[in-house]
Amino acid sequence: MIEIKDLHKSYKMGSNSLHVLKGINFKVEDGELVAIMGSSGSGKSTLLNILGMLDGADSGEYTLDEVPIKNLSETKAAQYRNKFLGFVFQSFNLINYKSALENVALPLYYQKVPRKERQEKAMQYLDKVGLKPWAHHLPSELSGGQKQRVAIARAMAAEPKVLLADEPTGALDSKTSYEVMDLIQQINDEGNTILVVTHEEDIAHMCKRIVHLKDGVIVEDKKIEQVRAGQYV
Ligand SMILES: Nc1ncnc2c1ncn2[C@@H]1O[C@H](COP(=O)(O)OP(=O)(O)OP(=O)(O)O)[C@@H](O)[C@H]1O
Repeated sequence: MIEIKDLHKSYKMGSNSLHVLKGINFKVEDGELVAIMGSSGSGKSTLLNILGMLDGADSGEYTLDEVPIKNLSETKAAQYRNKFLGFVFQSFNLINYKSALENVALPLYYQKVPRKERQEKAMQYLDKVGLKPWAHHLPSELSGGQKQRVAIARAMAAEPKVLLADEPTGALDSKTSYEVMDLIQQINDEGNTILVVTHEEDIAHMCKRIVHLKDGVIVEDKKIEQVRAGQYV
């Protein structure tokens, strides 16, 4: 599904350059639930933004569903991103003056799904995240956990092949964080491929694989069983 080879990324700041990703290699198969961990500044969001085609790498290869990304024109890349990738952010990124239902229906509007169908589909996805009774409420009337559920329903309504979540629990208390991760696990159990950026160990432990970034390189990449076994040796 995802393959990256020798990925490099630097940010230019005046005459200086900050080398953030220093040769990243990894593969994600269909149906995986992967945590990308690392301390602040290790390059997690930079990597996720490149995987999400929101930013480009300086060098290296990125292949998504067997298509090499760097060969795509800008228009094709945008179409490809909308078709294959769903995003969830720490700050929810909901539209404040639109109801929960309208927020979830928005990607379907961009996909030119007819109005009635998109309302029905949005309602189905809200129901799936347990928020049908809140469909006509504004984001300001929802709790943080509920907002993140709406954001997840919105991302899933477009039926992406891969869901990319950047610190999805970063703005939530522990109990709500676990509930949101339960939902992410449930979506993964249905066959969706999900990558979660987090700096929280307990959140990473709710994924099936943990990739550890440090100073722009992968220092550890283990299945959760290996991580757990390692804790007891
Ligand atoms: N657009 C940018 N321009 C310049 N420097 C940037 C830019 N984006 C990120 N950086 C720098 O690149 C480094 C890696 O940032 P990144 O956001 O990828 O790290 P992170 O691991 O996600 O950190 P955090 O957990 O704090 O979000 C940091 O030193 C950051 O200041």
